[in-house]
This record gives sequence, C-alpha cells and structure tokens, in this order.
Amino acid sequence: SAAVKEDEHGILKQCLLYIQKNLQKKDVNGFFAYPVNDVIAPGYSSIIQHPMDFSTMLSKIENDEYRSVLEYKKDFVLMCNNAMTYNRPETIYYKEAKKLLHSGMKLLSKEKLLNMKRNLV
Ligand SMILES: COc1ccc(C(=O)NC2CCC2)cc1-c1cc(C(C)=O)n2cccnc12
Repeated sequence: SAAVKEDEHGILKQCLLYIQKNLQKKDVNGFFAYPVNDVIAPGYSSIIQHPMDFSTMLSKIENDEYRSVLEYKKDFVLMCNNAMTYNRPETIYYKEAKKLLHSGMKLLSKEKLLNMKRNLV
C-alpha cells in the first residue's frame, strides 16, 4: 500500500526496535539472544527446520525485511514455538519460552499496537 511505501521515516522500524527492546529484556538468561547450535543442543538443526532468535530478528529489522508488525510477530512466535518443540516441558528453556510468548502477546496485542500507532501519528 502507499502507506508502507511512504514509510521513509522508518516509523515501522522505530516500532519494531521498541518492541524488540522490550521483549528482549524478558530474556534475562540470553537463551533467545543468538541462534541455538548443535553443540549446546544436540540434533537441534535436524529437529528445527526454521530456527529464529533475537539477533536474527534485529538484523531483519535493520535490513527492512519486515513489512509489518504482524510479520515480526510471526518470527517471535516461531522462536518461542521452536523452543517448545525441541525442549521438554520440564526444562528451563521450555518454561522461559512459554513465559516469553505470553508476555510478547500482551505487548503485541491489538490495543497496544493501536496506542503505538496513535502516539506515532
Ligand atoms: C542461545 O542459546 C543458549 C545460550 C546459552 C544457554 C545457557 O547459558 N545455558 C546454561 C543454562 C544451563 C546451561 C542456553 C541456550 C539455549 C537456548 C535453547 C533454546 C532456545 O532452545 N537451548 C536449548 C537447549 C540447550 N541450550 C539452549
């Protein structure tokens, strides 16, 4: 749409950087800060087809690879779901992913995004 094309002031980028900063604060142990590898998580790359982590999401924000908050939200949900697929429910990683997902959904909720839009216009 015209709006997306005219976002030359990088308003979407500002929103996504604000959202990522707030979400990443919740990852106190840094479990989601960079890609999981097969050394720390045996067999990870054969179990998880579409890995995702905050550092990858940040590069995508910087390279304008997200055209909407919804696209960003999809990567966030993917990252949390990967952790709840590879790790068993009793593990710290599964529990942190579940907590992160819930707090992310609150921050990325409709009304929060509407307020953000209102404040930006
Ligand atoms: C970037 O990923 C990580 C970085 C650091 C650590 C880590 O500090 N682990 C120590 C806490 C007990 C060992 C774990 C992880 C890690 C994330 C994950 C995820 C997100 O599934 N994971 C799964 C199994 C084993 N380790 C991990």
